[in-house]
Amino acid sequence: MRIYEKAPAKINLMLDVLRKRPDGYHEVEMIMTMVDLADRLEMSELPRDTIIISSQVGYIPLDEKNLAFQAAQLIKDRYNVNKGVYIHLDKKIPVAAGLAGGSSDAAATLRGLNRLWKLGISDEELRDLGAELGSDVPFCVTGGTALATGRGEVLTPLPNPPQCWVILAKPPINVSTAGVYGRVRADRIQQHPSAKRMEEAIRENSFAGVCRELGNVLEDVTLKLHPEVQRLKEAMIRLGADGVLMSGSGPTVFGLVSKEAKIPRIYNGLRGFCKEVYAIRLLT
Ligand SMILES: C[C@@](CO)(OP(=O)(O)O)[C@H](O)COP(=O)(O)OP(=O)(O)OC[C@H]1O[C@@H](n2ccc(N)nc2=O)[C@H](O)[C@@H]1O
Ligand SMILES: Nc1ncnc2c1ncn2[C@@H]1O[C@H](COP(=O)(O)OP(=O)(O)O)[C@@H](O)[C@H]1O
Repeated sequence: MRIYEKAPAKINLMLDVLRKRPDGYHEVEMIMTMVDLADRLEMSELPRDTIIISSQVGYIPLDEKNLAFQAAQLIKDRYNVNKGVYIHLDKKIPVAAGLAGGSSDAAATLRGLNRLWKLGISDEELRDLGAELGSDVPFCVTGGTALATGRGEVLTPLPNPPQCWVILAKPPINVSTAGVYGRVRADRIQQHPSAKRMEEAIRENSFAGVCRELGNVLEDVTLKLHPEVQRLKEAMIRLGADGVLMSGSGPTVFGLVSKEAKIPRIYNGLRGFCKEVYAIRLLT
């Protein structure tokens, strides 16, 4: 049997860091939503009890460092599955970009293997398994739009934001999530974005409100380390995006745009100095 799963990318509409926890993680408040840019996973049974990962790209690990491998191993161990699986990752989401590509692959693997091996695991259990793999994995298990608290694994579903265009631009630099969190001084954050006001804007279906309430305290760290991310933000604003923010720990910058007619100018303008640019829709 062969099954397929889509693993979409996420963006953070707001991200606040409240404090550092004794376990080394940070207590956060984030509102996340999915965008229509996805990896595609193909999973099929193997005659031997082993996990094999392949991908069309050469720049991700294919061994036990791959989050899809870890997800398959976890589900096999926890549910005593003595079967093998071959997982092909058709990567479309830029890697180490702040778009949760690896987390979404892990979540898609959990969903897919639950189906392939007919394990009957509930969504809640899948999210709990996901939390063992990474803070963003539980959100990626169910997707949609959600308020994420705790270290990101405590989820409250929200309605989807008003539909719009999303321009993603990923500069060619590597940002480490742990490195960015490690530089945050929660007690020194000047301006905290408001989860409450972003939630209100979403519930009112107000595109202007969503753009107004965009905010990410991790920008302070990543923009200082990589001034080109700041320049990318400025270019996107200048080219006419309605709201602009860095996603997660970066370095991807996203722009929300309501009018389709604006897209070619923004897309072409950014392509002038950034190779990886995508014009997509929210996944609503
Ligand atoms: C910043 C965010 C925003 O959505 O996404 P990305 O930029 O990675 O996409 C997430 O909080 C990233 O989640 P994820 O990438 O799953 O992180 P994890 O693997 O759990 O943790 C990686 C490292 O980041 C730090 N970390 C992560 C989450 C958190 N709430 N506090 C932390 O301090 C820890 O140092 C941890 O060792
Ligand atoms: N399935 C996967 N897809 C992409 N990257 C992966 C995967 N599994 C492990 N990784 C590793 O995870 C790291 C973070 O990748 P990714 O999840 O794309 O970033 P982010 O958390 O910033 O969105 C990369 O350094 C990559 O080598």
